[in-house]
Amino acid sequence: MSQYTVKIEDVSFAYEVQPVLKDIDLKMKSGEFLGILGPNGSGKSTLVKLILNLLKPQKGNIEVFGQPVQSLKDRSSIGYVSQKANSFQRGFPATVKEVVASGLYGKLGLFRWMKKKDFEQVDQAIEQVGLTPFAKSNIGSLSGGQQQRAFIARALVSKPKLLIFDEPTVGVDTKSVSEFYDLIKKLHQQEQLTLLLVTHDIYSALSYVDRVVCLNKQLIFDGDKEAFIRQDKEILSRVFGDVQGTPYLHYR
Ligand SMILES: Nc1ncnc2c1ncn2[C@@H]1O[C@H](COP(=O)(O)OP(=O)(O)OP(=O)(O)O)[C@@H](O)[C@H]1O
Repeated sequence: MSQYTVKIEDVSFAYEVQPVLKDIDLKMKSGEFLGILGPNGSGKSTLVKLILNLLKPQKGNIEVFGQPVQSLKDRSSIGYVSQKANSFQRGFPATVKEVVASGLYGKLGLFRWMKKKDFEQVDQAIEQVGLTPFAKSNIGSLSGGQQQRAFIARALVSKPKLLIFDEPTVGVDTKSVSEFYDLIKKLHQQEQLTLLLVTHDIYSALSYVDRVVCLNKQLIFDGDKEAFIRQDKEILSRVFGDVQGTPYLHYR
């Protein structure tokens, strides 16, 4: 068994002609919490899609849990929470429980196929994110932060070993941002999950992550958070261009 949960070697990817990712090497050890930072269009979501095997690189190899990602049999070992996990319209016809259960079957409305063990897993995932009192509530009636928790439960229900978040704090109020990170910290400790978090807002994440990777089509920085903090201004100016006046330094 590989010591790496994710191993990306010499990966390049282009949707059309221009490369979106170039010569990426990135390894994540089991249990690590990695934050990936980069500006709009820097290839962060593309990298996540490559790890999820939703896209195929033109060059290089990707392994997840020691297997080539394209031959990974048990996709349920990767949990994914997308950017839009907190924007359900009021009246969307599904309860929290149904949304979470869809993490087991990939579809809504399959309650009738569920076994006792599946119902228990759904209840447990809802409990883990603190939404038990809202299990039967309509997802659209919840706040953005609560909806996000429901989607974290949906990602957790299949008991993944790797959990990936793509911009989880976009459009979420400040209180919910800190609640989100507290929840993630708890899950990281309790479930020994390997966590990959894509974010614009590295300073909200810094006290939680172990390691920071900065991306702008190529890897600009990869190091532990202490190394990032020691040279953050230089790194950010390399990643974002001139950072004076950007929001990224205001969190300090
Ligand atoms: N399906 C697609 N077809 C063509 N180009 C795409 C496609 N998806 C993304 N791109 C382009 O690839 C580049 C990288 O996009 P990607 O979404 O990976 O960046 P990102 O760092 O996640 O950005 P953001 O922070 O805005 O989500 C961008 O220039 C984007 O316009």
